[in-house]
Amino acid sequence: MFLRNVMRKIASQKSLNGLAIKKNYFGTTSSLLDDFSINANEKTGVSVITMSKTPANSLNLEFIQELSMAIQKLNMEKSCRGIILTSSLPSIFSAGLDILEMYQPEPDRLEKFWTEFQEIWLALYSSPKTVMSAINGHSPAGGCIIALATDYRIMKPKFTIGLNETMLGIVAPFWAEDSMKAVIGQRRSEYSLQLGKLYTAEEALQINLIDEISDNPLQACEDEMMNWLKLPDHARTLTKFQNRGHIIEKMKKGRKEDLEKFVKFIPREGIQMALGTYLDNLKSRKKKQLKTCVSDVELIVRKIKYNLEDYTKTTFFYLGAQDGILAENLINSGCKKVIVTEHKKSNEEHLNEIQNRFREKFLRFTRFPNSRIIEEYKLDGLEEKNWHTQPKVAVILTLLTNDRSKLSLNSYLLRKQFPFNFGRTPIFLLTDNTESKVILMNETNLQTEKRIPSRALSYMFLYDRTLLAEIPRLKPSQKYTKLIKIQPKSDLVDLLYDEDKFKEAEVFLKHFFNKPYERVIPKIEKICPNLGSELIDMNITMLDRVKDLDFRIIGEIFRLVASNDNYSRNIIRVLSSRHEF
Ligand SMILES: CCCCCCCCCCCC/C=C/CC(=O)SCCNC(=O)CCNC(=O)[C@H](O)C(C)(C)COP(=O)(O)OP(=O)(O)OC[C@H]1O[C@@H](n2cnc3c(N)ncnc32)[C@H](O)[C@@H]1OP(=O)(O)O
Repeated sequence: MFLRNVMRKIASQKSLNGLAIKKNYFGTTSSLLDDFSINANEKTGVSVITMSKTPANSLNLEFIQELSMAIQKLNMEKSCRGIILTSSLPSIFSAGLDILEMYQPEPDRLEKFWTEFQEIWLALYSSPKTVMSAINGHSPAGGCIIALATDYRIMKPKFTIGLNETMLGIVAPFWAEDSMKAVIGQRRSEYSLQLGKLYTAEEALQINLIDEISDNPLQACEDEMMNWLKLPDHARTLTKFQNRGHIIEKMKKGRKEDLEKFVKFIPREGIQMALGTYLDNLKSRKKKQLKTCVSDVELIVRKIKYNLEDYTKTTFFYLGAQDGILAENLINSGCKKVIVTEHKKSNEEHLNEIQNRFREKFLRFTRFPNSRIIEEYKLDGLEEKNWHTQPKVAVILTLLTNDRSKLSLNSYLLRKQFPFNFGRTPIFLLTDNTESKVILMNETNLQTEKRIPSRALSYMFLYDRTLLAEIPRLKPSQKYTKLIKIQPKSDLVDLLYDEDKFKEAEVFLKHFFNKPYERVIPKIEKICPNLGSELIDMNITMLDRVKDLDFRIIGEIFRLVASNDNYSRNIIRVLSSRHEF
């Protein structure tokens, strides 16, 4: 029965041929997301898929979807006889599933994610083509699952491979287990899976988890592929299905139940804790100097960090659940990358519609399902259709968490992660978390911790005023004014609202202008406790009230606080050019 289906599939592929793949099939094409490229060789009939999703080729929903679509197309392309999977990253083939997809997941997305992963596995494991993996770097978990779904594996020495899921407190799916058993045998699989073993290439070769070791796995795969392609395709394909048929059938029968288990299992508290700890360890392995906590903030930062690399493109990060009009406007105005956070089901449809409509214009359309929106922070003004006047780059970060205990907003980390100094970038940091513990750090690693009152972080609007002048609708809205007036809890707000205090500060600032930073902050704090650290943390926090203030004073504050800080110096420079102080 299965073989009959296969034969039918092969026959139907002939008629689909040409429809499935664009005419320009040969040559190099890039994925929509630029996360992989395909090089199709007309002479050999071999297509090389090179994954290049920094930093680790971790498989998130969009990456899997794109990759899967490409493989399915190649599967149907008659002129393609072989596929080689490899990576352009120097030391990672694939780090497996993107753990962030499973950590604090959004149910709908989690379901889609796993469905797509099942799909790509099927596309690979039941591919009629000869499929090989040139494993030129680490290949744990999902990376290994992908490699196991191919017909031949050649790996670079020293790197590691294996199904290490149990190390993360999760369980490899039954179909991955089956594919491992088929390659290395029942006993070895059971042992490897239970212990979450990662093998070096040398060890992996000994247990047949890989077929060869080579310093140049891609070249070696290309050479080996020629041997495979000497045989008639139909005989080889049918033999492959005779061997794999039962595993594929079992997977197809069990995939619904597998999906149900996955979506039920992953959100469990214990699993989430294990994943959180694993992520923590991944980070601390890098021995980063910064004291960081895993939080939504950090995860968002990590997720978007890599999208900031290309400053030449208009970038807009829109994190928040609005109705998408903003995204639409941005795209119309030439925006090249859009990142959307979404959690509201009601908006899903609209966003999908936008995504489809502007598909080619999107380089990235990523959703961060863990964010929450707080209605009152809706940036009403941004819906204006006057985006032709808008800046090249705009960043809006909505840093929200629903886990108060965990949130730690490390401004130093944020500053390190974001190239704040690229030109005229308004950066809004909005958050609504109550009683957050904020870790403040300055450049000299001086660290203070303090509890900030509810909504105080909403004051952390950091923007370049010159830009605001150009975008009327970006000017601080009434809403902000209202918020700030209602809750002027921060010392800085107090200062800015209290003329007397402000005058006093002015005298101080003038007096201490150009004095060493360490000497100045304590003095400022005498006038206004915590002001120093607030300023440091916010890298100069401006409130909407700023428009009413004397820029000279603000400038002085900048200068004082920024004695060692490039970004602030930058702001000062911009401010100085606009306002004489
Ligand atoms: C009781 C009922 C049971 C019912 C069962 C239900 C069924 C449930 C099924 C569940 C199945 C789930 C299957 C999961 C398969 C997976 O793939 S899980 C993912 C596992 N992946 C890993 O463990 C790999 C983790 N990464 C690493 O070990 C290393 O990164 C590396 C060895 C791959 C490379 O090391 P190195 O070169 O030193 O790079 P790093 O600095 O570590 O990484 C760079 C960068 O990438 C981030 N990163 C790495 N891996 C991932 C990942 N998988 N996801 C997301 N992000 C990743 C890493 O944190 C670094 O980021 P920063 O630079 O620090 O920002």
